[in-house]
Amino acid sequence: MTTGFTKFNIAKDITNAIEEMGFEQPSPIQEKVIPVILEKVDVIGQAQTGTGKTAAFGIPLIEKTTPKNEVQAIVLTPTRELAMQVAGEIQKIAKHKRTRVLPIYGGQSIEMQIKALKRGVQIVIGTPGRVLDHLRRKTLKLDKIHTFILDEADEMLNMGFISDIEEIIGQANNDRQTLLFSATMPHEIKRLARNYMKSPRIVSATPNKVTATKVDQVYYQTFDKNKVDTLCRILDSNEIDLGIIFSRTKKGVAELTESLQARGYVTDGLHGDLTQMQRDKVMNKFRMCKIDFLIATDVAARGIDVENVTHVINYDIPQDPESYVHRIGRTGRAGRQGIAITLVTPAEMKHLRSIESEIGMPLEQGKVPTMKEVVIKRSQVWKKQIIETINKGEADDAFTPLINELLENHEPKDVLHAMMKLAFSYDGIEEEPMDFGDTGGKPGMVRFFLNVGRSANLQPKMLAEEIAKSTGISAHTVGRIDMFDKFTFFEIPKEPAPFVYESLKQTRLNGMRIFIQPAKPRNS
Ligand SMILES: Nc1ncnc2c1ncn2[C@@H]1O[C@H](COP(=O)(O)OP(=O)(O)OP(=O)(O)O)[C@@H](O)[C@H]1O
Ligand SMILES: [Mg+2]
Repeated sequence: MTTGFTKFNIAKDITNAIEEMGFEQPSPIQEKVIPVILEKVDVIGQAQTGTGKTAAFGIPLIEKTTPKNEVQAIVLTPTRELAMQVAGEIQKIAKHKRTRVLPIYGGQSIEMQIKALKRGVQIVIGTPGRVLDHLRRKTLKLDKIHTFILDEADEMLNMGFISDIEEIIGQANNDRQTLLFSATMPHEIKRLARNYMKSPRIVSATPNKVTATKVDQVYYQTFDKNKVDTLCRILDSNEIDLGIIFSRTKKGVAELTESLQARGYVTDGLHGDLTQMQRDKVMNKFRMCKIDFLIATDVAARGIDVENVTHVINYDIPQDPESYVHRIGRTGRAGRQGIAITLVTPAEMKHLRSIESEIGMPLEQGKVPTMKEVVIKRSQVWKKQIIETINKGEADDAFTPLINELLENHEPKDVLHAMMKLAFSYDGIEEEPMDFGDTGGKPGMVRFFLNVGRSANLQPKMLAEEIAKSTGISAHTVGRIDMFDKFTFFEIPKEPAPFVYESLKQTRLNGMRIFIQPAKPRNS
């Protein structure tokens, strides 16, 4: 059997293994970079998330590795979970060559690792801290390696591992090949490349877009105080197989995990304050689909590859565009489709716009579903579950007296109605969107008063653009503007009005702190 990989002229043991992994054709980055790596030159490889960069360096790595019993290559990764995963993928490629691959990372018994290293391994995959620890103890030597690989190099720099990495590279022999891979390559990487690589070739398979091609990207406007509720509505109204929810801080992850668990979601949290055993347990549960959602800090943003992640949700907007690109890249991998959702508060709209401009495309705005919409969506799932339960015939005697009593005194339909209301905690009353009362606007519009006007060097068109910029709505959404010397009235449609109000309260216009309030009806 020939696969699309035989053309690389690599050992049959390897092409067989690749075939067993289910790869038929090389991905674009593999196509481009494998021949170059096989030429033994230094390479900076860049391609979108989920496009097979691991095998792109893993395949030539295994091809170059000999049966000699010494450490021949090292791969550094920013997180422990990624070290484990990359080791797993490389092990699969090496299956028929019997290359010994060992992940070494913090939080795991160092004695065990020392024993394994003594027994002899050919490829080490590790996190910088623990690798350095072994080098200092002289339980690991890198003076005979043919390849040095940095996966997610830019992230390791972000995490402040630069001096660790330099110390590790410093202990490697000079006549090695150095490879550097990531979906994002910010400028700082260049310094590292200049100092530690020999005229690296840049091989990029990134089309015009930085973000993964098959990920639909949507954002929802919300307020801080409504965030959990907004999230739950989104979770309930989307068909999510497996999702990752990102929060900014460890504390945020812990709190959100608790509040989602309390609401009945099957979920668990992953962050750096957990013990390694806890981290492994959570990751395993997630990989085996025993939880529906993984709630995580950016520790899960890079490289993690879990099949069937259909949704990534930024509960907290990521701090920078790179983090955004990598987080949402946990879905839409290996040619699959994915959805990325970002929650944005008024104060964060500007930040969202800057992410959009960095990734070179706007995000689509989603409408937070109403409770009624959520109930209608969920009721289909409920119907199925109820019928399944009826069919199983697992009636429990404990309920019988209550059921009899209720049915004797009430209509069955009323009883069911009441139970459904309770089950969904839905009483049919939607919380009203913020109501500004009569503000004297056109029907469907809210009129606002603003304490600046022409004397602040403003013009109506400019104001509309400023409003659009700081709130994220389109400038056309701004309705009638009546501008006077010292103040202005303008109208916004009812729906985005609360959001616009919350946003503008916190901005400045032409350097002036603004004061905004819903207007009074004209004739009062
Ligand atoms: N040629 C191929 N054919 C089919 N599947 C592949 C191929 N190459 C890699 N894969 C699979 O695609 C998935 C993503 O690969 P990988 O994790 O290497 O992506 P990546 O480019 O490193 O992404 P990230 O930037 O997020 O780290 C993995 O499950 C991998 O096994
Ligand atoms: Mg990767």
